[in-house]
Amino acid sequence: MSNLAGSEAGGKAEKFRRQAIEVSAAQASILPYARLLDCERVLLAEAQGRTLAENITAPHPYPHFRRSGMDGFAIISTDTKGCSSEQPVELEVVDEIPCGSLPNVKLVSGTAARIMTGAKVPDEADAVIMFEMTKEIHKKDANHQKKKYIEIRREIEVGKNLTPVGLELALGDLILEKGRHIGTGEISVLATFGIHQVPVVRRPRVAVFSTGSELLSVEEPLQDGKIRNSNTYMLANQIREAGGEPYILHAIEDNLELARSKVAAAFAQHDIVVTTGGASVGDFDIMADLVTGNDVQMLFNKVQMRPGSVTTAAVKDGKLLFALSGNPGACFVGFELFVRPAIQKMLGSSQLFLPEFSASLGKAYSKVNSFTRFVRGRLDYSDGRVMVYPAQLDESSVMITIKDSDVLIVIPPTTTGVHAGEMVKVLKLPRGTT
Ligand SMILES: Nc1nc2c(c(=O)[nH]1)N[C@H]1C(S)=C(S)[C@@H](COP(=O)(O)OP(=O)(O)OC[C@H]3O[C@@H](n4cnc5c(N)ncnc54)[C@H](O)[C@@H]3O)O[C@H]1N2
Ligand code: MOO
Ligand SMILES: [Mg+2]
Repeated sequence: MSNLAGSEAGGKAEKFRRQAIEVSAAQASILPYARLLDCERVLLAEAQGRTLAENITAPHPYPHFRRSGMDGFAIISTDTKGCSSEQPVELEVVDEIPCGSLPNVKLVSGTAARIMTGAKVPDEADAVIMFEMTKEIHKKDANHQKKKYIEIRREIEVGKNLTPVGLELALGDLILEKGRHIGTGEISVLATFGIHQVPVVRRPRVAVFSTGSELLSVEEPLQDGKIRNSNTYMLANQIREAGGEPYILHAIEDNLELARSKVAAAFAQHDIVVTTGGASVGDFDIMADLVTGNDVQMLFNKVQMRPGSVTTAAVKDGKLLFALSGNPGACFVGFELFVRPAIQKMLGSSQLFLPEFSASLGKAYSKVNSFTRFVRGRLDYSDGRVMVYPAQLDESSVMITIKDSDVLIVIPPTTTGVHAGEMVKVLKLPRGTT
């Protein structure tokens, strides 16, 4: 059997004639095929990390009753007008309102209700005075009945320690827009409004497999000339971080027909297929041929970037196929720049791309290149400003520094490199978010 079993007649020459397109053009070419998925309902406790499928409006004002902000006494503020240490005022305590209970007694001038933080304030009261600012007095009235009073020695203004209805939200206010990622604050809002079945977008099912005759499964002992398949697991994690549901398929050897049938089978059950390896121009790099088959429309097979210049994308049966580089660094970057936005778009997310900001370069970066570089970097916040340090090893083939990277530093094509202290654009990596 020929050593070149992976390539097809005429396919190899094609492989060398690649047109490198800009990153933004490559990203734009993908998005039309990333269509919004349908809505499903999940329990609130399982909504973390999902994307909202519907706008959520406030079904009631929040808070929906006037509540006390302190443990103290609900009073009618005019009763304290003109009072001072020399001229204290005494109010009779006529009610006791724990949290969760309603007032029992109608307050009139000269009376007060003992009230706890978070309890409903009687309608007649317009202020709460905290315990510490009062003195409790027990004495008998004219009928020799034991009575409780409080002594107040300063004026209390209207509204003191009282949270009005709707302070945070009015009835019908838009609270959470569809497309929003559900995190801690969103969960709190949903719980507050009793939304226990949360409308979320179905997660895209993303099949992932590696190609490469050198690959061992992670359980296998090492063999000379072979390596363990780390990319599949790295990608599965990236898929999860991006909001997709990864389906790990067995790696295959470098064989075009095998890869074709594997991709076809994967599309029968999944929304996206991601492969890694065989994306370049080597004798056994089969993906270039795979994406030029009859039933596949290639979107691009070279991008003006490093690492990941060989990143390839195609459409089959209306679904996206990403053939990422086998080199771990290029595979990682290829995912973040191209697969992530596709997943995010299918989720209806408002943030398709990695968030961007600027930071000062902590150390000169001297590599020059005609393509934009996406260099792994670590943020440093000491001295009160954000500095970013490029990883010591940032070659496409290097795996080890991925774990230490917070951002990708964007180094535009340059002939001089970038000096320390210059401001650079950085793309924030997810680092374990779900
Ligand atoms: N003559 C040329 N050679 C290369 C070019 C080129 O333009 N002309 N491009 C280089 C660039 S850039 C990259 S990036 C790599 C891309 O390689 P492939 O996508 O074809 O990937 P492989 O050849 O299959 O493997 C490359 C490298 O990665 C290791 N690998 C593969 N799969 C995995 C995996 N699942 N887990 C961990 N590591 C994996 C593999 O063993 C190789 O070491 O091509 C350059 N060459
Ligand atoms: O695709 Mo390669 O990673 O540019 O080095
Ligand atoms: Mg190769």
